[in-house]
Amino acid sequence: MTSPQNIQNIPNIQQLANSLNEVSLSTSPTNTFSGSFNSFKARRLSTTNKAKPLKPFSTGDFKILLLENVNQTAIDILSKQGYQIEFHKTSLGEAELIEKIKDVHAIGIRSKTKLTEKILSHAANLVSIGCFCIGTNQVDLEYAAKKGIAVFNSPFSNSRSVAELVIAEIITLARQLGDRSIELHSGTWNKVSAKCWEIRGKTLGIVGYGHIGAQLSVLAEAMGMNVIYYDVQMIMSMGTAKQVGSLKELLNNADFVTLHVPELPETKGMISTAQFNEMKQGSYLINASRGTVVDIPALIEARKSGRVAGFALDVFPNEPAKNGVDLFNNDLNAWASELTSLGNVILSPHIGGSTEEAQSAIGVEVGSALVKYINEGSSIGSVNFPEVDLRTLSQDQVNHVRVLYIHQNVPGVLRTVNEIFAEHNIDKQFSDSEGDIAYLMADISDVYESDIKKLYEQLEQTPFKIRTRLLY
Ligand SMILES: NC(=O)c1ccc[n+]([C@@H]2O[C@H](COP(=O)([O-])OP(=O)(O)OC[C@H]3O[C@@H](n4cnc5c(N)ncnc54)[C@H](O)[C@@H]3O)[C@@H](O)[C@H]2O)c1
Ligand SMILES: O=C(O)CC[C@@H](O)C(=O)O
Repeated sequence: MTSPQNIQNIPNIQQLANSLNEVSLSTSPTNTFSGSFNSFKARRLSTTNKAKPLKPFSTGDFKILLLENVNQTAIDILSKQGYQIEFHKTSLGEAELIEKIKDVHAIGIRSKTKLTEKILSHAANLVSIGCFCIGTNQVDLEYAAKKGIAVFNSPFSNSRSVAELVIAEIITLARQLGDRSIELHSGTWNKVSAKCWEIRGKTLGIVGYGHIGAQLSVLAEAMGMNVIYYDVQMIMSMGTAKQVGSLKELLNNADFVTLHVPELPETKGMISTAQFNEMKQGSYLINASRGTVVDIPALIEARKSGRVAGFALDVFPNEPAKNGVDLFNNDLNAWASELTSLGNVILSPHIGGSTEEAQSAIGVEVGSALVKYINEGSSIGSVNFPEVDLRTLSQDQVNHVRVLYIHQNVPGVLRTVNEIFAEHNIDKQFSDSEGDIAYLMADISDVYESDIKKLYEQLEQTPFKIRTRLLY
């Protein structure tokens, strides 16, 4: 249960009703419009039949659930818009999340909240998901797109923080610093130099040369390391780093191997017994990507045999949903206690991107992307949607509606939709598709309040519609 201090600005039903007091709700909440944010607006307008200028888009009805302690910068940006915000420091269990998600229009998460098909199938009103992190593997992106839910993330705001942590881990492993620190914490003075190394002149092998890998490459070279990297894409090197043709070539030549690939079907278990056997004797492994990329029992064996002289794990296959949970005393990570019995092992609780700088930048980036999508329909930066945008609507424009129409990517849609628009003037229109879904944005004018309900219903009744929103 969330304590009251963790919740900000949750409106109750009465407050919500007060915010809608311009018109009375004469229709039943379970009429044909029920279950979507826009239908709510359409229901309000359906009570008025006289032609009069439209009101500007009002954000006060919009509910956002923010989980996992997303940064204050995001809360500030979203609150400023007048949205109703419910904030929790932790993730939520499945049952509680299903209850909450039924009611909200957007949700903000980090890496722990799994938004599966099961959970999203209850999200009747949800139009957008903000992942306040880089990874989006915790969300069923395809299912979200099919439901017309746009997902946003922050592709590089924490890259530098991860790269700096990895540099720290390379030196810590090379100098067995973690072990010396643990020993001295319990009073043991153990001054050794055997098997402790400088990193200058050693070879760093980076698997996945994207935002983090490339940052790391620059930092490592600045400290005198040779850098090689393996990536499925041909990528221009930073400095004098060299791309190698295969993972095997990288493993054969690197003194330190560091993983920076996304979690994908092809990266699950990517580093297992066969790959450890290709690594140099006495080399090191660092994983700050996703826990499933490394086969941990195989890693434990590689450490015991000395093939691997030390390793650092920032990520785990099953991570607890909140702080304070004992990682080792649960049956999700059966091998976990073995990790602590091995020497020269660094374990950290998925903190690669956890710096003040990164979290604040992520809050601004994802918070702003959500506002642009909610208020204007812009899907620029979405990871599962066609990217569509039109210039910002002026508040002076009257009798003007922006139509956001997410639909199946099949022939005949534009003809049908433009027939529906025929009574009005189409000022601007843009449409794009990605896979099975397409997104059309149109600014139409000569629209009166009495037209709104009909316009909404006609679009909703088209056979290929996924979701309709009208902004005005
Ligand atoms: N520990 C943390 O706190 C933390 C923080 C941020 C990101 N991450 C993780 O790190 C991952 C990488 O982040 P990024 O920003 O550098 O991502 P990115 O998308 O910029 O780069 C990933 C690179 O991996 C490559 N790649 C994909 N599949 C590959 C494969 N099978 N073999 C080799 N290369 C492959 C891609 O071509 C790409 O160049 C994220 O997906 C996320 O899961 C962890
Ligand atoms: O902040 C988090 O929970 C996730 C950090 C990192 O793994 C990411 O994907 O950005």
